Amino acid sequence: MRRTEWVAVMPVKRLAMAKTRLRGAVPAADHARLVVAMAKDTLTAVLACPIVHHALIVTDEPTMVAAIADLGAQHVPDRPDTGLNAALERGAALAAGSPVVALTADLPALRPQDLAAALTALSYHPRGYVPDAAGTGTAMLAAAAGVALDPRFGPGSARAHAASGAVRLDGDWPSLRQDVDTPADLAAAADLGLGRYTAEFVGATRYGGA
Ligand SMILES: Nc1nc2c(ncn2[C@@H]2O[C@H](COP(=O)(O)OP(=O)(O)OP(=O)(O)O)[C@@H](O)[C@H]2O)c(=O)[nH]1
Ligand SMILES: C=C(OP(=O)(O)O)C(=O)O
Repeated sequence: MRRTEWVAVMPVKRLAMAKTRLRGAVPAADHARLVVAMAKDTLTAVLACPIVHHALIVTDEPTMVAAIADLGAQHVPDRPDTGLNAALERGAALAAGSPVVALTADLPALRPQDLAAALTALSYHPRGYVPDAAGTGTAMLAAAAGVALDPRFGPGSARAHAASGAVRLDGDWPSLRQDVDTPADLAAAADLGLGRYTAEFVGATRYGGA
């Protein structure tokens, strides 16, 4: 079965509370701009993926709401204090009937072809995940139409997704795996090649990560 109509779901936390492990990569006053730039690059790459039909961004962050509309994605209001997996469930419920891919909003080097290749690798499985570069987290979780997404993101999520029956997908998709949690991750993403928004931010501010 070919699955060419993926719906992407991406959660974005309120900026004031976001990316605490990344604090210090840039001065505090610029932290939110960096987090938004990374989310915009992730979303831009997701929307450029030829087998993604549309993207749902689950957030309560006002700054992101404007960016989501500009980039051509759909905003889904979050429910305060329910957390990342509840936000993903909310988006997935709206996409019921389509294959769903969940991604974190911290993949600023993501290339559409890496996402397409990973989704294509999933074709013969009902549900699968791609571990992040560290191997402990999850860069992508995807489920076929009619299959519950059952997201278990959070610390140690790669193991949690495997334990829940999701198939681990291995492939040469470095831009998909490179999430940015720390200043060192930002430097690694810069080595792979940052998307336009994060690259512009880094260029304008001359922050290059660790
Ligand atoms: N909507 C929503 N998104 C969330 C929530 N918590 C995390 N996220 C998003 O989920 C993705 C992965 O989250 P983390 O990498 O753990 O981000 P974080 O919690 O901002 O980072 P740390 O503070 O460093 O742990 C990012 O896109 C976050 O914006 C939440 O409660 N609601
Ligand atoms: C929430 C997760 O992301 P991160 O590694 O960015 O904390 C996860 O990997 O499950």
